[in-house]
Amino acid sequence: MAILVTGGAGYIGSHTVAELLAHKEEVVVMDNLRTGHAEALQGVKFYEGDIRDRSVLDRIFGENEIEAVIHFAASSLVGESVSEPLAYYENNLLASHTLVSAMVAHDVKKIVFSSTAATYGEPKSIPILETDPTEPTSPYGETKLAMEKMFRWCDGAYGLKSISLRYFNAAGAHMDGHIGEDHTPESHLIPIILQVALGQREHIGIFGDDYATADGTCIRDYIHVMDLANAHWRALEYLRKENASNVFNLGNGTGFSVNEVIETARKVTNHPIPAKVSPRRAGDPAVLIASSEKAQTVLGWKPQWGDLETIIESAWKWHQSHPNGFAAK
Ligand SMILES: NC(=O)c1ccc[n+]([C@@H]2O[C@H](COP(=O)([O-])OP(=O)(O)OC[C@H]3O[C@@H](n4cnc5c(N)ncnc54)[C@H](O)[C@@H]3O)[C@@H](O)[C@H]2O)c1
Ligand SMILES: O=c1ccn([C@@H]2O[C@H](COP(=O)(O)OP(=O)(O)O[C@H]3O[C@H](CO)[C@H](O)[C@H](O)[C@H]3O)[C@@H](O)[C@H]2O)c(=O)[nH]1
Repeated sequence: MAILVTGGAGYIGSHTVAELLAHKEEVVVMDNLRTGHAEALQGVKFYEGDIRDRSVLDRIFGENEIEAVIHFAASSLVGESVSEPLAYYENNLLASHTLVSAMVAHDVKKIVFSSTAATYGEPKSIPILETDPTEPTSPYGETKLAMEKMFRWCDGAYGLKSISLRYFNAAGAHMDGHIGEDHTPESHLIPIILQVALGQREHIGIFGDDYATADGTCIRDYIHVMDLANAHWRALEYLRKENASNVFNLGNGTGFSVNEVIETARKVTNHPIPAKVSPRRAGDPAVLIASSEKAQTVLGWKPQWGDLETIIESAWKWHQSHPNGFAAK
């Protein structure tokens, strides 16, 4: 039986596909290539299509024996979600409703889902536990939380078992350098810093240096994309063994400020990486750090590439060999 990966041509999706293949899983990918890249996929059956299109979903579930779905397909920019909330309710909540309806109709009862630290909003305490209050401060976080809740109700009604994985900040690239992050336009901190080191940008803008942190810049928990990928495979194994729904944070449990990330990137790239302070970005909490103890205890997951220098080195290797992303090949 195969695993259907929605959004499998995207950044975290393609790395997870590689991890699933390494564990000898059979993989089918569905992606509309809005932000993903067909070039990021090797050795899988690929359907170019949209999860909002029920007819394509029926075709995929009809043509393949799907055991479980790993669901990455979504819109995921916090700022954009504030200016275009309806687009986020459509591509995240309504699209997932269509996907889950098709799953129920085709008797597929397992889903691993990309949730986010953005479900917590401004954290009440650090590190953040799964049991902490969820009060999203953006339509992005709100739609992801609504999806988590929809899955939970579907467990009671249809026996759909879901694992919601609340990722903190995904970063880095596959250790063999064949895939990595390629978003246009890029909004994430580490790839933008590395574009400065490549000479593609003049400087990195630091979004605010007046936060209540040691150096005034925001603190985030950066987690290697291959560690995230491994957690998806473990979540799948958990569903197979326990047949129970659950929710897990995925982070390293260590926070780095924007200044510390830039400083580490200077060391890795040997480039001065000029930085300029610019105004705060709306909706950015000062500090987000995960407690991933639950994932470690219950899933047996342990980050292998948690060190920030290692994360940035792997990203640097990818960006140097693919300065224009997949298009350059
Ligand atoms: N990058 C992060 O740090 C981060 C953190 C927390 C959660 N997430 C979540 O992880 C998931 C993957 O994030 P990413 O950074 O890899 O994003 P991405 O944009 O690289 O990947 C998303 C993929 O889904 C596809 N897609 C989007 N809407 C679709 C639709 N309606 N039908 C079919 N395909 C569709 C896109 O083409 C893309 O390939 C998202 O759900 C995101 O919300 C990401
Ligand atoms: O040019 C930049 C880009 C980012 N930042 C800062 O760097 C930190 C990290 O920003 P990213 O945009 O890389 O990541 P986010 O923390 O905003 O978002 C990530 O984590 C969120 C959860 O909080 C969501 O899940 C989202 O999808 C995911 O990309 C933030 O403090 C941001 O203000 C800058 O200073 N300059």
